[in-house]
Formats: sequence, C-alpha cells, structure tokens
Amino acid sequence: MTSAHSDPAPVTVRVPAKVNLELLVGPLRDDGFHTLSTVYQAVNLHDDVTVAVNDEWACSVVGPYADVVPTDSNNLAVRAARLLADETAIDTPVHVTINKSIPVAGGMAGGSADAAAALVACDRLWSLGLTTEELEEYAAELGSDVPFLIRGGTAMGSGRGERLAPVLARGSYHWVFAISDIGLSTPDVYAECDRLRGKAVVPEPRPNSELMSALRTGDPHVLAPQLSNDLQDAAISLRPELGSLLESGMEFGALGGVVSGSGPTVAFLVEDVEAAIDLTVALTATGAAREVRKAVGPVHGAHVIPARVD
Ligand SMILES: C[C@@](CO)(OP(=O)(O)O)[C@H](O)COP(=O)(O)OP(=O)(O)OC[C@H]1O[C@@H](n2ccc(N)nc2=O)[C@H](O)[C@@H]1O
Ligand SMILES: Nc1ncnc2c1ncn2[C@@H]1O[C@H](COP(=O)(O)OP(=O)(O)O)[C@@H](O)[C@H]1O
Repeated sequence: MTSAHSDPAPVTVRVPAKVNLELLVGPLRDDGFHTLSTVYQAVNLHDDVTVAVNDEWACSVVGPYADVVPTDSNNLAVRAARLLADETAIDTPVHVTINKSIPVAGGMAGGSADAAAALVACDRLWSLGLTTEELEEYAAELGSDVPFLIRGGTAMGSGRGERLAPVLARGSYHWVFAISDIGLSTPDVYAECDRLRGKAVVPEPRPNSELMSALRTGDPHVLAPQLSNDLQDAAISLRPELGSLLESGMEFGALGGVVSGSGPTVAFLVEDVEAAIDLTVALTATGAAREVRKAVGPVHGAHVIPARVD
C-alpha cells in the first residue's frame, strides 16, 4: 500500500449487528422481494471497517470469520465504497480492511453492516459531508438491511425492509446469541418460506401494536412474548436442529427465543447480565451451537471511532 504524504488519515467506523424483534413477511413482489414489516434492534456485536487511500481498490478481512468472507468485488463493503465513489464522481481508490466479529451468514446482517460502515467511512475520508438521509438512500441500493445499520437503535422497517421509521424503545435488553457452524443463505430461506406457504393468500404485513407497547415498558418480561419471525419455520425446515436449540434455551431460563432474521443464529432474550452469563454457560455446555455470545441492545448505528494507536 502506498500513500502520499498529503493523503487524509485512514478512517475507522464501528458498526453493530442486528436482531429482528419482529419479522412479518408479506407477499412476494414482482421484483423478487417480499413486503416486510419488521422491527430491528442494533446489538453490540461489532465489525470495525477501516478505509485508507490506496493506489487501487483492495480489501482485507481479519478476525475469526476472515476465511469465509470474499475480498473481491463481491465484498459488500467494497461494493458500497465503489458505489459511493461512482455516485459522487470520486476518483480516489481505497483499501478496505474489515475486522470481522459479526457471524457470517447468520441472520445478523454482517455484510450489510460492513456496507453501511464503508459508506460512513468513505463519506468522512473523502470529505463528502453527506447527510444521514443521503447515506441511507445509497445504503438502500446495496441491500434491504443496510439503511438500518447506518441508523442503529430500534427502528421499524417497511417496504422490503429499507424504509425506516423510529420506534420509541425504553431501556436496554440483554441477549444471548447461539451461532451455528454453517450459515443459511437469505434467498434460500425466503424461498423456503414461500414453499411452505404454498398457494395460501398472504396478507400485507401490519406491525404488531403489542410489540410497540412492550418496547415502551423497557421490561424484557413484557417484550419476550412479542418476539416473532415469519422466517423461523423456514429456517427450522432447512435446519431442524434449530428447533431443539430454541427449546434448550427456553429450558435454561431464557424469557423468549427467536431465530434471528433468516437464521441460523438463534437470539434469546434474558432478564439481565447475570442471566445472560448463566445461559451462555448452559448453552455452551450442550455443544449445540458453535459459539454462544452475549450482547446488549439497542446501540448506535455505524459511527467513526478514533484511530487506533498500536
Ligand atoms: C432476512 C433479513 C431480515 O432483516 O435479514 P438477514 O437475515 O439476511 O440478515 C433481511 O430481509 C435480508 O436483507 P438483506 O440481507 O439486506 O437482503 P437483500 O440483499 O436486500 O436481498 C437478498 C435476497 O433476499 C430476499 N429478500 C430480501 C428482502 C426482502 N424484503 N425480501 C426478500 O425476498 C430476495 O431473494 C433477495 O434477492
Ligand atoms: N463484508 C461481508 N461480510 C460478510 N459477508 C459478506 C460480506 N460481503 C459479502 N458477503 C457475503 O454475504 C453472505 C451473507 O452474509 P451476512 O451478511 O453475514 O449474512 P446474513 O444475510 O445472514 O445477515 C456471506 O455468505 C458472504 O458470502
């Protein structure tokens, strides 16, 4: 990597993973997407994405998931940076480095998160001064989940998931994520959902007002029964072991459990940090998940962090 003296300093953006508290899947649209009504929550499992001026476009991935993430132009963060360069007539290639700790193909939107981070990072590196709304518009071109990873917090998604509205959520929620070895492909899970529905007429999804009320209480006991995911049956159909993993988590004291997005990660809501530690230990001992991780939500969306001094 070469860098002239006058190049701007590299920019690092921290970006969270997400869990869908509710994922209502409506009819299949003509463009191949399903109408959704979803409530996203950002949780503190993070990737860090650094962009640095470089002679050519490049990408490196480090961290425990590095082996299973593409570093070519299929990488969503690279696609995001290149899209922003094209749209704003920037001719300054960057090297994108992803420090990846969000599980890959786990239904936690890790690729979308990296795309969101790359947009925020390149906006700063290239001094574009774009508004959050402008960045979210570019984000929607990259994937349905990407705008939410810019915004963070707790928000409702409609359309194909890209149209965001704020949700009033009080308090902090403690989560335990049970992560499986081999990921599930998002299109495959939507297709399985369609297959299971057969010829049934699917109504337009409507947000559940009880979930909205529950989020205003800040009480995980009230929120837990409202967690729902229309893709859960499809994920369990493709991975039957997810059904027993959900049962185990509930037997070990979770207040609620749900497949995260298209899976196969299973998200358990627990009472507090002690309960999160207990459930993490119990689920780890079963060996039913490759990895079990605690997290808290909601947290901020993609944001610039100070440069590391190594
Ligand atoms: C299921 C969800 C729930 O939040 O998340 P993940 O589990 O992937 O993280 C999302 O809908 C995933 O969003 P994202 O990962 O951005 O998907 P996209 O790139 O937009 O779409 C990938 C593919 O998923 C299917 N898709 C996606 C969104 C949608 N509303 N309907 C769909 O049918 C389509 O087959 C599409 O070609
Ligand atoms: N930066 C990235 N991080 C993770 N996966 C990526 C990235 N760029 C492209 N991908 C591809 O996207 C697929 C879906 O990954 P991910 O976004 O982690 O899952 P999900 O859609 O289940 O939330 C991966 O299998 C991988 O091939």
